[in-house]
Amino acid sequence: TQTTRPQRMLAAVQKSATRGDPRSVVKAIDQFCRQKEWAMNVGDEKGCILDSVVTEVNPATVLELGTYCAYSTVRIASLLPPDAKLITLEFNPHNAAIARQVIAWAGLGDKIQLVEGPSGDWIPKMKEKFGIETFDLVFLDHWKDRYLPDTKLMEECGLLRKGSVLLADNVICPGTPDYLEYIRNSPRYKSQYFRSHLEYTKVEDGLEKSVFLG
Ligand SMILES: O=C(NC/C=C/[C@H]1O[C@@H](Sc2ccncc2)[C@H](O)[C@@H]1O)c1cc([N+](=O)[O-])cc(O)c1O
Ligand SMILES: [Mg+2]
Repeated sequence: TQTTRPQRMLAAVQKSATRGDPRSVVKAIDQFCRQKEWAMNVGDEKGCILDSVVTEVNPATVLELGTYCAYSTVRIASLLPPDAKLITLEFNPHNAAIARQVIAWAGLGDKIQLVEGPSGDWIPKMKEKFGIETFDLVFLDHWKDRYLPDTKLMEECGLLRKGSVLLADNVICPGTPDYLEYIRNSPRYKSQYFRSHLEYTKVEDGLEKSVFLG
């Protein structure tokens, strides 16, 4: 029977990456996507920008919207301080099942909590279910038409504090025009665009970093 791309990506990790070595997992996925099959991971070029923002923020609490195969989940978690917690939301059970195995291979199971279901349902439950007060960093990489509604929902649920950082992937390609318009014109955010390329291609894309001003 035919395998799926996430299954083939996991096989590449299990073949080429060292158990317990998160950066080798990241490298194995990038190699697979460059040499074998394109996939919608944030990738190595935008990944370096992601690394620099994670290092600068040095977050104790991280929310990732859109796990897919956990490439960015592992990339972020590999840079977190010891007691930090990363919660990642994934809608598709098949992707979630693959992501759990990638996270396990990287040895990051105690830093990462993968939650299955739509972000819109889970964001209002973050405090009661996971004891989270506010997020220091949010990485948006799920359905592009959910960036804006979920950002407004996080504001309404009091999950952002003065200084919380939102980092959004794909603001150019595939594009998130309504999110960009809102966040760049809102007096409640200070935004900065990091120009880059769509993963594994020469097409322009970029990350938008926005600091919540309270
Ligand atoms: O479509 C893209 N990403 C959507 C990602 C979606 C991922 O998140 C959930 S959706 C969800 C919904 C609600 N809550 C949690 C997760 C899906 O099951 C998938 O695993 C995308 C597309 C391109 N591209 O070039 O076409 C490039 C990229 O970098 C991209 O991120
Ligand atoms: Mg993306």
